[in-house]
Amino acid sequence: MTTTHGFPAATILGYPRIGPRRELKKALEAHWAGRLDEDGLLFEARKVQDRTVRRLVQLGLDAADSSIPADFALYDQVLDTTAALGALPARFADLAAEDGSVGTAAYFTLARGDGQRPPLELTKWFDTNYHYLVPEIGPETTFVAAAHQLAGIIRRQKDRGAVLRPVLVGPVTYLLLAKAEAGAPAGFDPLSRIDDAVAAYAGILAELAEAGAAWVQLDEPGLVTDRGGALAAPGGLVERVYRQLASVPVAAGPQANGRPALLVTTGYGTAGDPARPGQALAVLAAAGVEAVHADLVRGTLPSAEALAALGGTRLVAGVVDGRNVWRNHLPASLDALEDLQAQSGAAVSVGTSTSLLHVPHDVAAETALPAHLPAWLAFADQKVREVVALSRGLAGGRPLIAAELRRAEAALRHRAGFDGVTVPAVRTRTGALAEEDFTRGPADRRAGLQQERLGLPVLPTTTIGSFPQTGEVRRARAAVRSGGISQAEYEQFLRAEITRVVRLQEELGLDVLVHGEAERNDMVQYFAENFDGFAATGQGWVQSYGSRCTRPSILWGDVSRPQAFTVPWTSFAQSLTDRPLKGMLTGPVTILAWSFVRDDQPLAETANQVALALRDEIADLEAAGTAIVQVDEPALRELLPLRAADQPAYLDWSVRAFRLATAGAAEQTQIHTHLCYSEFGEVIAAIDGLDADVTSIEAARSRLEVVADLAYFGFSRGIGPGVYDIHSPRVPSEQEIAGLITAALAGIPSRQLWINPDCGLKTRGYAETVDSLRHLVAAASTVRKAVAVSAAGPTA
Ligand code: MET
Ligand SMILES: [Zn+2]
Repeated sequence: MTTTHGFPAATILGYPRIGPRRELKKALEAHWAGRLDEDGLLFEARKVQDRTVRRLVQLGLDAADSSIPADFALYDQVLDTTAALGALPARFADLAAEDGSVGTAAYFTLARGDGQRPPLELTKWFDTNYHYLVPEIGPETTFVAAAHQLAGIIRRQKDRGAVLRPVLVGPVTYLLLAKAEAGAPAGFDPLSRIDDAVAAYAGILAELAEAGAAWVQLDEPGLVTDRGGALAAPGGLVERVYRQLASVPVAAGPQANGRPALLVTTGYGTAGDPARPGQALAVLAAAGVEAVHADLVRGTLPSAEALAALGGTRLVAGVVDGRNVWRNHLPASLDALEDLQAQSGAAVSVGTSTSLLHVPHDVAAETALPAHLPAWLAFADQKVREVVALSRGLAGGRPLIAAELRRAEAALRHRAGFDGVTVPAVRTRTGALAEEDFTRGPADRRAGLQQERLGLPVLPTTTIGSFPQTGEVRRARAAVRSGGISQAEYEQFLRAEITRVVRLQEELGLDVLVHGEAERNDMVQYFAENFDGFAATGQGWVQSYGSRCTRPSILWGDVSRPQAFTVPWTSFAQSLTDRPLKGMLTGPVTILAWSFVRDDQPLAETANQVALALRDEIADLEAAGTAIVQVDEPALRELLPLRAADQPAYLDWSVRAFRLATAGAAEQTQIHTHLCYSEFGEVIAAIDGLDADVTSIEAARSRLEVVADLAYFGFSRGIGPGVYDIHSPRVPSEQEIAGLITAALAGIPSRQLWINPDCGLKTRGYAETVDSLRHLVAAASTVRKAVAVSAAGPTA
């Protein structure tokens, strides 16, 4: 069926790397802890790889036709590309071997630092909750062709009878995702190094061909952003780059001279100009690329004109969602595929919209989901089956997959008609929302009333919510889950923990206290467990970065809150102290961002439902006497659409959802919010639009750069730029914190300024936390005195 470089009819862009039982995570952590040597780690990693290949073959992909991607990053796929290019920042230059390549130990040093040198920075990958390691590129960065690890994998698999398709981040996206290396001249743009990078990629392609790869996948999701999209216009940089890479002839056969055939993928949106869908694909085709991929879930269907322009280039149609867990509507997908094939005349293959990295392994591993749910879901393994079925249907006609089509149709029909999916009482409430449900009284009047009630000093001190989650806390939670201790014993334990945390904060002299969040395993899952409409998985882990995984809940139905659940803990904590204590909630946008969310209605409707559930909880907190409620929205920026044109609509519904959650609060109730990212400037107007009385943000690591943005914007309500970096065990001194507070006062009037850490203290140990908070309180009190003196005017 395939010529020398025929592309398989079914493929996926990538598969979860961490292993169905998190085998790779465990091996990595054992290696870093010194319990497993490098050979042991690589042995375990190969076991995961072999298992993946076996599993994908079982699920219907062919081991010998390049349909299985080799995307087995030990830590991160962008770091893999950095390693293959040997593109090390100067501070790590000594890590390169003689030929410029990067070995395993060096690879982890880049990812994790070595005590002396900070690691590469972690940043979110497009609009997902996956984090990649940011390349640092300067005018002097060397680019070599050193994909030895990847070539080794291809060779080894080939010996085992499998021809895999190696995956790299493509050159344009790689440089778009990079930042200028420290010390580069002002305005230096990593993309200016494209020619050197492309020369190295050409070498890598040759190395991979020699190792036996017939196809290579170059991921270019950068083309779905505004900046990358512009580069994909006809005659632009993308065309030039790929013309150059494609100018080497494809190797005539295994191990012959030449390059592998090229598949360029464009997940996470529409590549190129969104007003000309498919044009970027035609540009790649014209440049000589053998196969192009389009994300048909988030992206727009290519126009007929663009399809016609593909000529003989293979189109991989990403119709199966790589980012969500819902079963595909196979009949509708097949319709779309048949249309594409008819219009393009080119050969169409079936694929996923993105790598399956973002979803768990296998629905079949779930034993405790509500009975109705499994049939509606598709995790990675089910998605592979969907891709395979669609490709058979496309090639052989519908009758060939009649049973699959029927089952998909039936499952979706069952889902659409299922009781909890549409709950009339919830719909009536969201349907009746009026403008006043989103608005509170004027902020300055609120501030006056709140100050009267709370009587806080200037520069009030507080924390963000969680206190260190000790082994004891985690053990108690595990014990109640497994039945080792009773619910009553567990609650007793939590009350003791809360008492300890409240006493500690009083002793430290903090002004606004918290209960410490010991009852929460995770700030989203805890809410999912207490709301109707959500389900938790048992094995649904997805990689967040490196060995870190999260287990998102599944939001499948209309959301409501059956009963108050944070109130007992908050009121118990408040009963222990005369100081004000904040109720702690997670905001609607963050709950959506960190869950798998139903795809059958606009996010805005789902967000409003979650907001109303939170609003009910706030009302109950108020009724129980709570004077301050914090609603965390750390993910507000994460969901920000990649295209500027799509951002206003998102910011509108997300901000409105937060306001809906909080606007029921009395004017005397102080609403706080917390956001932890430092690139604040971009969304500052939206954060202002949240209309919270007090906003805490991450700032310590960037040495309070945000203060200038705030001052420039004229932010007028309470604001707490973090003065203690909780991402590191380092204890900041009192002087250092006082310095940061003074710096903040240069841009923020003292009556608005709050003193707090960057984020929650959950991941920290007690020793460093107590010392740091002691310094924070002391620094606040010192600066407070200076402020009081200057407010009193010059003394004689
Ligand atoms: C990621 S933001 C975390 C906020 C939460 N209240 C905490 O302190 O842990
Ligand atoms: Zn935070």
